[in-house]
Amino acid sequence: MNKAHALVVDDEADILDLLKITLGRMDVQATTAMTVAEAKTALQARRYDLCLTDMNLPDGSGIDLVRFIVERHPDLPVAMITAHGSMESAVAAMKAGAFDFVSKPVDLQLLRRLVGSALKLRTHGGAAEARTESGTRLLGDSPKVEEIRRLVAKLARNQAPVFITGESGTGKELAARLIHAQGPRAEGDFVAVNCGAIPQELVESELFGHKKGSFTGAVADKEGLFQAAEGGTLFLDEVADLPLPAQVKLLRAIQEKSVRPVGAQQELAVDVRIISASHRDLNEEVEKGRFRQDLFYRINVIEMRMPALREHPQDIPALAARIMERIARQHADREAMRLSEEAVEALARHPFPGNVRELENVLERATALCDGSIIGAHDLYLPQTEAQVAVGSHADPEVPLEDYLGEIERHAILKALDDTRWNRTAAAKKLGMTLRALRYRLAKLGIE
Ligand SMILES: Nc1ncnc2c1ncn2[C@@H]1O[C@H](COP(=O)(O)OP(=O)(O)OP(=O)(O)O)[C@@H](O)[C@H]1O
Repeated sequence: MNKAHALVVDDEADILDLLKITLGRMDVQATTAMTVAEAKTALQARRYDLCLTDMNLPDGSGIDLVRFIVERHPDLPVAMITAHGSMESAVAAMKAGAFDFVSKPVDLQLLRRLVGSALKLRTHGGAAEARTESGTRLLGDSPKVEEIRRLVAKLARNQAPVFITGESGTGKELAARLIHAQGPRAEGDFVAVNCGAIPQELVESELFGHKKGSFTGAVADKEGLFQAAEGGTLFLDEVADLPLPAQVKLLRAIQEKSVRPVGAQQELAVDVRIISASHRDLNEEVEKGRFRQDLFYRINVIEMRMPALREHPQDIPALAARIMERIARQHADREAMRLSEEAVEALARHPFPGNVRELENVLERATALCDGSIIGAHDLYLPQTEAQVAVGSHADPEVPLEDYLGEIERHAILKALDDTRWNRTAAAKKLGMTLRALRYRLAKLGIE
């Protein structure tokens, strides 16, 4: 590959020299410009692999230059050099399309990493469709999924914090994994943490690590998840569940790109991309005082909304087919099963409040319970809505009352199990019966 070439834009000659020398040490050649106009002329003259621009230039703002580059040279990664502590301009630059920022005085280690990430984009440019480490792709051909696919490819090319919203089971974590896998951080780790699952008193130590003896039970130094994600991506799932004190520390970590382990004197620089997600409305959490507005502003630089499955029902048949293929691969010892036409139609009509995860659960359950090799609509045990049950088989005088009641019971039980992710104790509680009674009914209805 040819030697990389950067365009560096700053109105201070000293800074230009420093950046030129640093880039030179990284084997990157640099062309310099001191104004927006000079930068535009330089951009016409040749191709660059990276642009670094200051925020305040004599004839305009660095943001204008970012917009110009995004429009005219969309493949050129551009990073903003911001004044110290000016997170607002960093956020504004990333919203305008900058792939990252570095604040003054420029920390050379951070600059090296930033340049390294930008140059890796050269090798990742135009990569084939993203797959996670385990080979999962984003499935679906509907315009909604196509849009997500485009956004994933775009976000993979920059370092801005992304906040993913969407109902449970819509693929928020999958999208985060794809952004990681398709970008220059793919060689680093993707570390996922469910913020709601960490006991409140351990959140800081989990995220930032701790020193031996910093609290009872800290018997050795422990690395935090930030350090574990060094060079990669940290996925903060259910970020709305972070307690307020941890939110303050997270804010600092994002702002300063460094963390301080519990009980440590020194801060450690960390190079981690943050992707967060929540099924809750964070605006509402901010209004209610449960989530810090300043943190929301920083993690939500780019927002991505995963559509509910009922918004793109046309993808259900293809998704179902791929999930069936995956199940068949997992049970290679068994005869492959397929869905009947009626089953596919029933799936396409179902509203799927639990989204793609519910579709996976329905198909896994049907494969486990169905005796033959063709799964019929009745083998899916799709939980009916109350309205459907009310006007359902009851209207048919040929159906014995006991069977009719059995069907209602089956639907109620399967729905409670689905709602509780098959946690029987929780399902029994939801149904207002004892666990023993639930077990008895499961056996009677042949669900187990
Ligand atoms: N478009 C899609 N193509 C393929 N698989 C998908 C798609 N959307 C979701 N899935 C699958 O659905 C399951 C649920 O997805 P995921 O865990 O990413 O959802 P989530 O929104 O993070 O859920 P939660 O909010 O409950 O954590 C996963 O197995 C994922 O691979």
